[in-house]
Amino acid sequence: MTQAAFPDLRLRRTRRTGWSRAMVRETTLSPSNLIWPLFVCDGAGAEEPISSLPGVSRWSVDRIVDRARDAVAAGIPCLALFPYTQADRRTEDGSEALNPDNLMCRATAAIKQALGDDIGVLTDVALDPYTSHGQDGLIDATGYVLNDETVDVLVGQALNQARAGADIIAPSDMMDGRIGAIREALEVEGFCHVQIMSYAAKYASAFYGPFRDAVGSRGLLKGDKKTYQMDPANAEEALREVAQDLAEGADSVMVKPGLPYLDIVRAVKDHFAVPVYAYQVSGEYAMIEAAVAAGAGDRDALVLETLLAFRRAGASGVLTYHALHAARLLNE
Ligand SMILES: NCC(=O)CCC(=O)O
Ligand SMILES: [Mg+2]
Repeated sequence: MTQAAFPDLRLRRTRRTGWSRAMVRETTLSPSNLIWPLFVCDGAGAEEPISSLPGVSRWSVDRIVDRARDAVAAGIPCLALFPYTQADRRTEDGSEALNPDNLMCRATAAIKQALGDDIGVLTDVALDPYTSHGQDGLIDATGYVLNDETVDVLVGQALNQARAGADIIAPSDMMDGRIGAIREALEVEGFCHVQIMSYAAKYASAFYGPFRDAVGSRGLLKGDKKTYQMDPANAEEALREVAQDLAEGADSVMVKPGLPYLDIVRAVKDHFAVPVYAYQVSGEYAMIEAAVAAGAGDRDALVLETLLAFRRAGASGVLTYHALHAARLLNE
């Protein structure tokens, strides 16, 4: 295509007024594009602020339901739940993940009982919130995370969550073959309507620090997660990860972290044409809040611009700790 040249071509013409900018806008952002991650803790009437995530708290099960009501009122379609497991319930094998009465199951059931299909509940499948060593799976004597043995436990964890009423199972562990194993078990156990959103391209990132505070695994984790999470240097490998999870029965896939990996979001969208989600992770949230605290930027503008960028890159939606704030801004 040939286009006109200056002065016939003046690209500023359509930018001159608000109504005109609205007419040529290519990307939209609405509350329905947001998924709100929430942290659950023990107790009643409890709110525990997380210092490395200013503005984010853990909530006890009774108060999580109020947060879910806030989300519904703001037009957010889905919550993502993560538990803060007390140290005395953490074990080498993470067996609390299989307890039908654990925090995740109680929170899921409470939200579903109160709000039914007014909101979706997405549950995290991985063992890091339950293990005494903070790794996402079972480890051998050298500390190496075992794949197939871990997958067996993840299947039990996913079924445990489905029985509690989870709408979307979201495996974040990066074991090979877990999507197929979970999908098969869900079918066999009568959960054919339960979706799987796979953390398909999850990178071994330095941006997860505050999340580990939030679920209580920061001090426990020795070493890193580089033997199962992806190398930040790799993009082609992300496409292989996504292809595998789609072939095994994932309904949607996720790229994580978010902003530094928008090239991966775009590549996945272009190659597979499936719903792609991005996780604007805890370190990204903390960076925005630190910028605001330092007087280096305006929170509302930073939040909306970053979320719009995910949509421009091809994301169907974004998991973000700013979800409620952003949804309220978008509703104004
Ligand atoms: N499985 C969920 C996460 O690891 C979240 C990471 C973050 O928000 O930093
Ligand atoms: Mg994989």
